[in-house]
Amino acid sequence: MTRITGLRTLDIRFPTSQKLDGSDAMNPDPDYSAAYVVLETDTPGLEGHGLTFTIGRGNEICCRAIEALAHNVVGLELDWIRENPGRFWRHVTSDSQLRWIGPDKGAIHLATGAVVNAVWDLWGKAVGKPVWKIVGDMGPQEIVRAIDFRYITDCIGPEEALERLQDAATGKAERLQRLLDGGYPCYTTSAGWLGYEDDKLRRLCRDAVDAGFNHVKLKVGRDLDDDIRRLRIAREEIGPDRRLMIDANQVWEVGQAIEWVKALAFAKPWFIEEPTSPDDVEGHRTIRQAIAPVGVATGEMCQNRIVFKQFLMRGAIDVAQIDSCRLGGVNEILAVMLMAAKYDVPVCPHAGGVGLCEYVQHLSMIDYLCISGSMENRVIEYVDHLHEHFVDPCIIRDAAYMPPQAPGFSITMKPESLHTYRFRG
Ligand SMILES: C[C@H](O)[C@@H](O)CC(=O)C(=O)O
Ligand SMILES: [Mg+2]
Repeated sequence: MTRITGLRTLDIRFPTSQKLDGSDAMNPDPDYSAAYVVLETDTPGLEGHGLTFTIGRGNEICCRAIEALAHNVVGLELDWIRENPGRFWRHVTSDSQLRWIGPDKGAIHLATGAVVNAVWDLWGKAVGKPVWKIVGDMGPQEIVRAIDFRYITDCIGPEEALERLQDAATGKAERLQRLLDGGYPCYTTSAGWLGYEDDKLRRLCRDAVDAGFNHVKLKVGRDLDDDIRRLRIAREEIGPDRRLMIDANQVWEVGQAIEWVKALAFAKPWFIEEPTSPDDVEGHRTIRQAIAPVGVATGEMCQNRIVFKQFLMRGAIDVAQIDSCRLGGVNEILAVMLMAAKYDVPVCPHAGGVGLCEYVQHLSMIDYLCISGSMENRVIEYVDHLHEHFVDPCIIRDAAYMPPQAPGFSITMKPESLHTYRFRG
């Protein structure tokens, strides 16, 4: 029997802004950072690790928020969590005083993502399985038990979820084999950061093609002439048939988004990502109607299942981009993936950050095995930064994430990296 006995946080920051890695129209100088949490246990050598992603300043706020959640997890037995993971999630998110500084949003929810995912990491390490396989091996009823349906029963409740999961269970063994053989397809954003010079953009697009990528994403939204030139370069390099996606990171008003995307339509983007405020469901819907056949994607800053519910039920998006720790960890993500499957909206997780590639590979594999049962129009984001700091980094082969084999959530950082990049003020 394992009990969680302690929680500690580390403020980890990488100076990615020095080379403008990760830069976009809204975030010109991100320092990829992790509010990192370690759950200690009474089982020798067993710890759960997790993180929530930020881009620098404010990381310390997430560390304090994680610490504020400590009393909700320290003392819990892992068996109690495993018996009813949805009850555990409700317990962590229902502290009445902390809830006041959410609920389900902001720093306290980012902290929830870190803590909940650290518990899943602990669970994986305790039973010797990667997280995707823990859920992949669950039956429909067990998956339903992992979800808190609070505030989404008007979209999907436990009974309908069970029926959908039972239907989706057909063919799981074949899908598992396909996953093990060929992995899960991904796209790259590494070429397209806004701060990169044209020569670098061209070289990295060429590298992406050579590496087998069929999807490339570019940042847009600072200057229209620059965007037109950059998209031309990208199209020259990737050719007419590979998919090109564009991401504005929320810089536009609704009307401006429509005009700007129409001016870029010559490059035939698959979708525009985050054209406007991440909370603006109606705005996304208006944009989507105006710019078709270019699609609309969002989600990396969609703060909870309730907002996702509205994007999906209102027909405001073509692609749902879940974020592993913007949402409150695996449990809430299961709820969002179920709703997306109901509305036949593909889930293409966000991974532009540190540790996000490591996390989200598990989530798409769960989606494929247990929920949507499909890889059609689904690709996971990949960015080629900072993987060397992880004990079990993601492995990309022929532009696909290969299923992680090590127990846990692939999120444990090397002790030397934690030491070197610890923020010291
Ligand atoms: C600041 C981050 O790098 C952001 O640009 C990531 C992002 O929007 C994405 O990966 O998509
Ligand atoms: Mg984005």
